[in-house]
Amino acid sequence: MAQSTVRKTMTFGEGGLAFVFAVTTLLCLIGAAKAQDAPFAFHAYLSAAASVAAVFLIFRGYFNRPSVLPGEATDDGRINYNDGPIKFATAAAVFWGVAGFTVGLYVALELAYPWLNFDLAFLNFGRLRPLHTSAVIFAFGGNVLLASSFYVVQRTCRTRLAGHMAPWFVILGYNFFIVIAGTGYLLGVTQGKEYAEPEWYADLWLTIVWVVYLLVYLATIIKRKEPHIYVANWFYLAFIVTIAVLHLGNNATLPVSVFGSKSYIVWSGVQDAMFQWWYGHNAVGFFLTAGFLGIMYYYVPKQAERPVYSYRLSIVHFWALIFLYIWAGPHHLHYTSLPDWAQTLGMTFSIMLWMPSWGGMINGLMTLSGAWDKLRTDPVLRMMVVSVAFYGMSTFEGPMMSIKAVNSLSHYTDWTVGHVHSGALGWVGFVSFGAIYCMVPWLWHKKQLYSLKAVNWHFWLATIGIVLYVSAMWVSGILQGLMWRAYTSLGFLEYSFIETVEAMHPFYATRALGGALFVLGSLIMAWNVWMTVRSGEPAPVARPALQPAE
Ligand code: HEM
Ligand code: HEM
Ligand SMILES: [Cu+2]
Repeated sequence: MAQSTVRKTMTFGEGGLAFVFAVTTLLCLIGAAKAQDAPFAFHAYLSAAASVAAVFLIFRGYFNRPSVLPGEATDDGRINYNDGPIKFATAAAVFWGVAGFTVGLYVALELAYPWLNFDLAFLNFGRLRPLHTSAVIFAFGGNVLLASSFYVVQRTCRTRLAGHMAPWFVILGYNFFIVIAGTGYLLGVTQGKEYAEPEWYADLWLTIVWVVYLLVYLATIIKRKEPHIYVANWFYLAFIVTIAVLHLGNNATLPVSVFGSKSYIVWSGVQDAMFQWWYGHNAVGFFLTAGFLGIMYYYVPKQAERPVYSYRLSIVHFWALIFLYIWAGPHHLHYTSLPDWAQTLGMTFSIMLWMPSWGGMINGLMTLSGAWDKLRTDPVLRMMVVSVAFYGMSTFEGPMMSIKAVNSLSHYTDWTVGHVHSGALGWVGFVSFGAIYCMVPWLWHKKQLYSLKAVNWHFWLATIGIVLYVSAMWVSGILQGLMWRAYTSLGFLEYSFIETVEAMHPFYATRALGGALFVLGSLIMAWNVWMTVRSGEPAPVARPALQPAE
């Protein structure tokens, strides 16, 4: 039957998902009624409210959309990229970034001035610290990765993101996970595993979201119009797949009650420790490294308008990196009850890891060959290049710290914290800022950022902040390590523990100052992004395509 106009009907996905969320609302209300503890009840109510909101959003989306779902091409024949979810994740990244850095500053101040916990449970260092680490890694870093991966996969595959509602489900579902995790920490809900603190119900929800993320990503790659799968997608895929495996392995818990927040891990003793650091180390390798290398491989060549320095190197260091990272976890467990051979294995693989890491750094830096002059004029590019330099530095420091003799000094000290933040602030932070500064004008169709001068300010404030932070921790860490192992001539420990804590004070104050500069820089970024979206000059329609690899 030929029809000139298509009747508007709900898709199976829209109807089905609305139904699922309606049922979820009911289940959450039952959960709230039968809750064994107050935080569980709170999270159940929150989930019920979110489910109602989801049903509402699905219906609103249905009523507002045209009867035909958005297709592969726009009316004027260009690719109809799906940028809505990306815009949301980009804005969320800026928001969570500022929030997470501010909490970091607060915990830094608490270490220098302990009275700042005001004797309030939710302001306690023990609760705010995981709030900080999760906010910066998973909320800030995670949203940058979601936004950039969805941006990059569409552009490099020359096709629209797969799925009608699935990309929105991934972005909103992920951010809801963050809210559950963060509020849980403040209320004292934690399974006590570093970087995997959220309890079993948050973990289950994240699993569903993550599987959908993988499916959207794969389906987009499968329907690509470009024969070649650009290297950035390989890194993003390694990130998505490995995080899924890590998450399942390290969160194999049994809840005490399905109506309570507490659970216990099925692993025990040193096996649990090994699982934890297999997870923890590879969270660094695949969340904080592989995903952000995906960013580097798209945004650096794009902003420098140069092809990747060596495409062959990118493939070689990709496979070497993912193969070596997986084995290096035991360097977090030196001199523990973990068998000695496993510790040595972890150390050996960590040292080998230096090479593929520097392969990535060389490829990132050398992509600028022939365009070095742009560093003078383009502060966004400068930010990304400095991030790659920090990546090189922390991946030299890491292998060095994994050597058992070095680790016997550095372990448990602030040296580790310094290493973490040269990677986290310098590499993850700066490459993320670079990606955000690139993407905001592209997504909102603006000619350029509102203020390059502000980017310059952000760059310098944050750089000075990092230098203060990291150098304070180096001095403090080595001092701490040496004080702990100093003996008197009679064989007694030279210093009591409290004396070592007192010695840290000036360095903790310096670190907090560095952190404050970093926060200030991120506020400037938030303002600049806001002004760009609100008032920037619109861009001309066409943009130059990415140059093919050599
Ligand atoms: C204003 C910026 C920041 C400040 C002031 C700050 C401060 C801190 C402080 C005080 C700690 C606790 C250290 C301890 O327990 O002794 C910490 C831990 C940590 N932070 Fe940050 N941070 C900042 C930004 C970031 C960013 C951007 C990331 C990641 C992308 C990050 C990742 C971490 C991690 C992974 C830890 C745990 C370190 C460990 O266990 O060794 N931080 N931070
Ligand atoms: C070749 C690369 C790397 C190697 C071999 C390496 C090695 C190490 C070693 C040996 C430790 C100290 C373990 C301990 O004594 O407890 C450590 C801690 C850490 N590193 Fe790295 N690192 C590398 C790169 C990075 C990068 C690029 C980042 C961040 C983006 C990073 C983030 C961390 C974190 C968060 C910790 C602290 C874990 C904790 O105790 O909470 N690492 N790393
Ligand atoms: Cu590690």
